[in-house]
Amino acid sequence: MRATLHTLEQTIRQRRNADPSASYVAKLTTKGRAKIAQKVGEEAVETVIAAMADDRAGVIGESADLLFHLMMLLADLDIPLDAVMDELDRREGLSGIAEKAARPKD
Ligand SMILES: N=c1c2ncn([C@@H]3O[C@H](COP(=O)(O)OP(=O)(O)OP(=O)(O)O)[C@@H](O)[C@H]3O)c2ncn1[C@@H]1O[C@H](COP(=O)(O)O)[C@@H](O)[C@H]1O
Repeated sequence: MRATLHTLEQTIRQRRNADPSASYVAKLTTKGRAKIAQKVGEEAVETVIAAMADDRAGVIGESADLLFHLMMLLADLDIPLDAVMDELDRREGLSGIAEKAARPKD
């Protein structure tokens, strides 16, 4: 998962300055951050609609669209994917800390 997303991150960063007539990444980038953010919102809503219809194939396709457009938004903000991954790792480290603290000591 992390390797796939890192490859996609590199591809997106390389394609941002490509010819917009030949590249979706370049075309959307030229439309600006507000348009990229709007696409993230649209894909999120489409994912929710597919989920509520119990459309598993739809959820998979829309989730891929959502992750891709979120990666485009991160690239536009120059936020590395690793910043998000590190935050998830930090939260994983935190999980269960309160529960462990509440347990009686042996
Ligand atoms: N993963 C994706 C990817 N996922 C979705 N999309 C595009 O995202 C768009 C979303 O579809 P929609 O129907 O919501 O939107 P649309 O009607 O095309 O666009 P709007 O004008 O309505 O916003 C489609 O055009 C898809 O082709 C993607 N386009 C590119 N990639 C990756 O980006 C790489 C570089 O792509 P290019 O920049 O096109 O070379 C590719 O090799 C892929 O790995």
